[in-house]
Amino acid sequence: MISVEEARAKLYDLATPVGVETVPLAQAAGRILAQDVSATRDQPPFAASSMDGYAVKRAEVELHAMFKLVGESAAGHGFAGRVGPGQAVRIFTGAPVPEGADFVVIQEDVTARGNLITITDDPGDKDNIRPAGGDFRAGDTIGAPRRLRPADIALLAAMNIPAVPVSRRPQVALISTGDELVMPGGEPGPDQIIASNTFGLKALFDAEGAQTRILPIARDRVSSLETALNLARGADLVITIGGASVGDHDLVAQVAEGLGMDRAFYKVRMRPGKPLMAGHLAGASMVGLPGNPVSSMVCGHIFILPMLRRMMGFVPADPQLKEGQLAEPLSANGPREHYMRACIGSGGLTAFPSQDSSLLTVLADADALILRPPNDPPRDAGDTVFYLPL
Ligand SMILES: Nc1nc2c(c(=O)[nH]1)N[C@H]1C(S)=C(S)[C@@H](COP(=O)(O)OP(=O)(O)OC[C@H]3O[C@@H](n4cnc5c(N)ncnc54)[C@H](O)[C@@H]3O)O[C@H]1N2
Ligand code: MOO
Repeated sequence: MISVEEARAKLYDLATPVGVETVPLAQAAGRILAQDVSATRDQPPFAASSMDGYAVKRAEVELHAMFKLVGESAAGHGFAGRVGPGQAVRIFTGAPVPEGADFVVIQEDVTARGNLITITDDPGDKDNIRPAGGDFRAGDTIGAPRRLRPADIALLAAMNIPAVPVSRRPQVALISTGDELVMPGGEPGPDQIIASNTFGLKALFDAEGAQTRILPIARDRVSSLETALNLARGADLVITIGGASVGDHDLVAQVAEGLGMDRAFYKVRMRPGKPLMAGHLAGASMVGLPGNPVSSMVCGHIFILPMLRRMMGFVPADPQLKEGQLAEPLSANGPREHYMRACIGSGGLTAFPSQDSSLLTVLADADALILRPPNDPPRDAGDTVFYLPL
């Protein structure tokens, strides 16, 4: 058995970068920027008014000063002339500040009569002008890799970048294995249960940026598993669920090896998730996850999401652990790294009393996994621990 860290290093070796594709800006939200992109213009491209008012010379601004209106500058339609001494140009928010002016008096501080304006309230010192290039300049860069948030999309649009180089979405094929499984909506026989892991894992991987296909359930027969693994061809990452342990019907390793899988490791010193297996199969990475529902989801967080991040260009890609205080004591940990389902309250972290790896209700209630190192001694309330927010 290897440690979690060793397993993750081996999985990173299997995680081949997926390459780059260009997508229209409107489809780039949530994708991973794959190459640095640079602004092709300044924003704003000219000194712009930040308020509705009158553009004048700052040196002439004082209470009761009068100006003659000589024109108008609106957003999209600037004033072509120059503001001379004693002159003002009517100006609106976002409009170019005309040449000769370096101050905008807001209209609330002005009384206008015909083509004359008088400053009737103290306009203060603020010039109400946004300098050219005050937001960004041509050549300013957004660095890759970066998950594009809505604000990034707006910035890319303002930079006049209509198509964006992003990492291709890793193609993941998910295969549930077991005679006991029926798809949600199916009609389970008396000894059967519903295949839940594939659906939870698809949601987890797709939210990270993958494109996940759920393949038909493979039965506990060599031919059925071979068929499923053949259907997975073309995927970047093939993931099987269940059939990874030591039981007579746990056939995944045997069948995958028969199809030429080159195994990188089997079994990790962790709980849940011990019977994890990984290797290369027909040009793809393959990971065999344990069947217990919580085990497969925890392995998804601890191993598969980091792999996907690596495939999309993120280094480092490890799970981002946080530090927190225990609200309640914990007994000593055994020899395996333990990822305990827990909830975060105002008093700190509380582990759920049952940590059985079949309990999806507990996982659904949890918003953290407390990480216990191997052989961690008993812990008191108030002790600091590492945890992964869920
Ligand atoms: N003698 C031993 N028995 C077991 C060991 C061991 O070391 N020695 N390890 C245990 C651990 S830890 C785990 S985890 C499980 C993992 O076993 P498998 O990966 O072979 O998984 P299965 O036996 O196929 O299934 C386990 C459990 O999960 C249910 N399952 C499977 N797939 C799904 C799915 N897609 N959706 C919902 N539920 C699923 C399955 O029905 C079983 O109840 O082995 C222990 N045993
Ligand atoms: O490792 Mo198993 O995943 O403990 O339930």
